Amino acid sequence: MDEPIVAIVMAAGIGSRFGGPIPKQVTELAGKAVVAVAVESLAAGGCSRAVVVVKEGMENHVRFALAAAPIPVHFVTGGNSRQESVRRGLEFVDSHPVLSKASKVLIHDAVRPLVPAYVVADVIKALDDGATAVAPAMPVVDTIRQVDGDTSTVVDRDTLRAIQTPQGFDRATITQCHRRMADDGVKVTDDLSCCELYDHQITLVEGSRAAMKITEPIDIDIAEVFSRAAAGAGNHSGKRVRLMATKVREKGGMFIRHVRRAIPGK
Ligand SMILES: Nc1ccn([C@@H]2O[C@H](COP(=O)(O)OP(=O)(O)OP(=O)(O)O)[C@@H](O)[C@H]2O)c(=O)n1
Ligand SMILES: C[C@](O)(CO)[C@H](O)COP(=O)(O)O
Repeated sequence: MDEPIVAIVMAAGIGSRFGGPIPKQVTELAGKAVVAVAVESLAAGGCSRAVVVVKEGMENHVRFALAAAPIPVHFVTGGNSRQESVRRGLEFVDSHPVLSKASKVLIHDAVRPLVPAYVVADVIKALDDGATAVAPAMPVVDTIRQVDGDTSTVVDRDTLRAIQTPQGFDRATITQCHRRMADDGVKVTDDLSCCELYDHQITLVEGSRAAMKITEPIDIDIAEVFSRAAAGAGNHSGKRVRLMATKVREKGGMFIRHVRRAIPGK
């Protein structure tokens, strides 16, 4: 039997920046719970098992939301930080008779539900090609300044990337690094940094704006727009949505040129 490709789906947060009565990971998006959309996206990109790390007391809610998941789902109770939740997910995989056969593991924020399948597949392919630690990355489109008290300095944004998930790893490596971080009392905000901390090489692949993180209330409305755009393109890896956007831009450019030609003196 082929080894499983395991996705650890981080869904144990409290969503303090999102607020509201319903935790953002089970808020409705395109008629489903956010976490259910995330698991579907991971499955579409090649993951064959999911380990969903849930907030204590929320397992039944999340289990119900994932009743129709396209791949087998396991549940683990998370911790007080994303890092602790990830470590618990990794330890669950490491002790599981089937999941522990996986050499690769992806770690994904449940609140990045619309990550295109091609991004997930690119992370997996980078691992197949020998990478140890992989993350999707996006160019920065705003001017960025580094703040120091009352002063600030502009930073060359061409050297910056916004890092997304799913992040992919050699499973033994990331498990060992998380154990070391827990022993060393070190804190990081993502898992790529965890591997980098212990001198493992990291690899970046192209991300997608559709892989945005639902953090504040407005983000669920933005995610709905991405969801409608993807649905409009039919079944796809997500590349077609990007291609369509390019063609629309090109056509739009041609359209504007036609209009200009039609206006005398333009
Ligand atoms: N103890 C935690 C904290 C966060 N997460 C998960 O990590 C992902 C990214 O974290 P974030 O967007 O910060 O979610 P929250 O921590 O819930 O949000 P906030 O910081 O606004 O409270 C989310 O899917 C969240 O559910 C987790 O599994 N366990
Ligand atoms: C893991 C992550 O999504 C990569 O960009 C990000 O670090 C999560 O940060 P959060 O504050 O836990 O949402």
